[in-house]
Amino acid sequence: MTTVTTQPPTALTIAGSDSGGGAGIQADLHTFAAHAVHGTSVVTSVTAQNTLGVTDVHPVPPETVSAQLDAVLSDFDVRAVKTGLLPDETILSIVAERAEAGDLPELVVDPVLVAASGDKLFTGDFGAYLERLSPHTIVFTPNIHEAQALLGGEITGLDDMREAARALARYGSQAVLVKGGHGKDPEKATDVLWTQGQILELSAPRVDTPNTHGTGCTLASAIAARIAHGHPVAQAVGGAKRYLTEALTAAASWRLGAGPGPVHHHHGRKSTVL
Ligand SMILES: Nc1ncnc2c1ncn2[C@@H]1O[C@H](COP(=O)(O)OP(=O)(O)OP(=O)(O)O)[C@@H](O)[C@H]1O
Ligand SMILES: Cc1ncc(CO)c(N)n1
Repeated sequence: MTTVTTQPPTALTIAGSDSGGGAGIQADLHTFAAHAVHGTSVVTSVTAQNTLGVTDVHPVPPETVSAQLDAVLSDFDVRAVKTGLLPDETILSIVAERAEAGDLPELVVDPVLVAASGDKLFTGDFGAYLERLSPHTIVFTPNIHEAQALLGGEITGLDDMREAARALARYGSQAVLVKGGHGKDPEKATDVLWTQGQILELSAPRVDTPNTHGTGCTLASAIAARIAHGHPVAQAVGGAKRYLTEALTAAASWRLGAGPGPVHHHHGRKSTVL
């Protein structure tokens, strides 16, 4: 049987490798594939990690990060870019220079500062994210802890999340999504989106699951994938959140490791082996 397929748009993830396969580059490429997007990748860092935590972080040499960027950007028509783990300020600067040069279209920035396990993943000054990347960003996606680390102060509820989104938007990002996965509401997972001067709340039922590893990477990649398909920001964010809630629900009974495991990125698709 011959299947005729439409050519997929290309997206790029600039992120770290997660040996456990649930977050980072691995989550991003799964998510792009699930959205019928061709995924290209620039590996910034190799982490040794599993569902229990991170045991080693090895930044890729800056010239190898630049060479990967050159290779991808000189050949592919990249429609959207997502950044995840940028291990230090040198690598953040390389990415920021490409953004300043206009080489990174529709840039979704997930500021990966500290792993869920508490391990520090970005060794630089957090302000570099705001000063260097935000002016070139279409959607900036901190979680509550990252927003606190970037702004100072404490975020204890929805009012604080709204205020944080407004404050982060002043650094120039076209939209800011403050993610509420670590919020206290047992019923709902509510994120706050600032876009075009307006605040929107995106709520989904809180899925009862231990498997939340890589939710932030998955959400940001799904946003980038939808933008690569031409969706406007608010629609891309809403669609990405629905995709993630389904991925969390579909993997709730999985026990792939002893700690918080990955989500089911391909929940919408029948496996070719089954
Ligand atoms: N149990 C859950 N049920 C439904 N949605 C969830 C749940 N946990 C997290 N989310 C959603 O997942 C997305 C990522 O949010 P979160 O605040 O966990 O990001 P993160 O901390 O960056 O992720 P990561 O754990 O990958 O570092 C948000 O849309 C959040 O609302
Ligand atoms: C490589 C990598 N990127 C991002 C995160 C955040 O979930 C992680 N744990 N590992």
